[in-house]
Amino acid sequence: MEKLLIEGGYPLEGKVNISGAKNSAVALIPATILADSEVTIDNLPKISDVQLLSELLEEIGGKTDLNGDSLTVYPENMFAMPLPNGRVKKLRASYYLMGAMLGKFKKAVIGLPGGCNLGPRPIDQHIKGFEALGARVTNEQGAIYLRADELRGAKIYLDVVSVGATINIMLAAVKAKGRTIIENAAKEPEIIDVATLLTSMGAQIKGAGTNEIRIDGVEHLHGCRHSIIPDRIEAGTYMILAAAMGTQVLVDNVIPAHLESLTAKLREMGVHVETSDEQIYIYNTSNLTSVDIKTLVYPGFPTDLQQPFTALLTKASGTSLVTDTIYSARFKHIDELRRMGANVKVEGSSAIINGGGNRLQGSKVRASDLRAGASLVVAGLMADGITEISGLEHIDRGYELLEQKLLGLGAKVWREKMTSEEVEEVENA
Ligand SMILES: CC(=O)N[C@H]1[C@@H](OP(=O)(O)OP(=O)(O)OC[C@H]2O[C@@H](n3ccc(=O)[nH]c3=O)[C@H](O)[C@@H]2O)O[C@H](CO)[C@@H](O)[C@@H]1O
Ligand SMILES: C=C(OP(=O)(O)O)C(=O)O
Repeated sequence: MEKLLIEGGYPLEGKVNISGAKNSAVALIPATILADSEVTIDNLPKISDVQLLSELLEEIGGKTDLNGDSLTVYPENMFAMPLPNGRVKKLRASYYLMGAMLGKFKKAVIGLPGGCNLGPRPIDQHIKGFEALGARVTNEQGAIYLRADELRGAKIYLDVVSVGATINIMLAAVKAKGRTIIENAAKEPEIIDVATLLTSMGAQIKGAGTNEIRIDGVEHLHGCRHSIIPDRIEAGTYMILAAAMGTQVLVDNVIPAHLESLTAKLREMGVHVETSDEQIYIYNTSNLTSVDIKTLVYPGFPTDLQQPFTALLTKASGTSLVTDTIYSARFKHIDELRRMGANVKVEGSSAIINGGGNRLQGSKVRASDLRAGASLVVAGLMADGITEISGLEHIDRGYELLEQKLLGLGAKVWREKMTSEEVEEVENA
């Protein structure tokens, strides 16, 4: 096991290049199952979720070929191998194997997904969608069994706006007979990205990115080539750490429109942000003022940036209120920030941050999930002294080349092997 060490207090300057979006990649890889011939995905981030999904495709008989940041998937010999355990439990997005395998083979057995522990993360809306398309769905000892004689298009109203359910229903519906309409669909850019790939494969999809998606089923989907959109959450994380410690940081290869809610909040805090076609500049800001944020579905403020943004707010003078309406218990980072000296408390689904007081102090902290890890990286860069972050397996799920990118901006950051005592301490925590 390794830990990340950050010696805080150094100013950040320079350019950081943003990788392809994790939350697109993890849906696009399962989507390749639906094709009859090879699909190449470009701009793939090198993160552990992507690695796990590629291995899962191999488990079901696919061949994969990773060349730089391009993955070619050969789906010709895939079959409906049950995947009740193992790798599927390690990531959230393994739920997309349900929709893709159901769509292709009319059957699947997939273990319940893992991913970040953010409180309850039900998949009832995914199942409601599969059932509406004609599948029988049962949960047997933690694995979901799906089977259909035939899939037929249906009108599906999502009771909760869900990224995962919207994409999963698209995957199951693209080869169903007739028209599927998803109402109250999620509108995240990653949904458009998946629809773009499926359309390049020959699917008939209209309305992705709006709250009503219409899909006319087709019999065959063919191979294609697709490039993943930039990761707005990775970009947002670098914008936040640039706001915390930057003198002049250029966040490159982004779609600024995907980050408008964050940009607006940073400007409200007094951060100087400029955008061009594919770049966002953050300039030195000495006085940050408190702001309130409420996470919402896209285009609202993303829950995935709530945790890193909370760390930034510890530096802003005044009291800030952070409310997470998507995951009301997404506050496991708060205890760790307090360990570093932050004046923060949690009340219900909100965190109250009294910022601008003493500087954070480098401490030993643990990343309980991916964005809690990002939050601790932001805090570590701001803190006096050295911060040691364990739980790197979470951070590695979503940030490609984290140390290299931070080093490129002038941060003092490195990885070290944990001693056996430290490993034991973490495991018993
Ligand atoms: C792999 C991936 O893309 N993960 C993202 C995806 O997760 P994920 O797809 O799991 O999140 P959803 O959009 O589905 O969840 C949104 C809300 O709906 C609830 N819900 C969801 C499905 C369901 O069947 N029933 C239900 O009640 C969830 O508990 C949550 O409160 O969107 C989240 C919200 O933007 C992000 O934090 C995750 O980074
Ligand atoms: C919650 C996240 O990921 P996942 O849904 O894959 O657990 C995230 O990316 O912040």
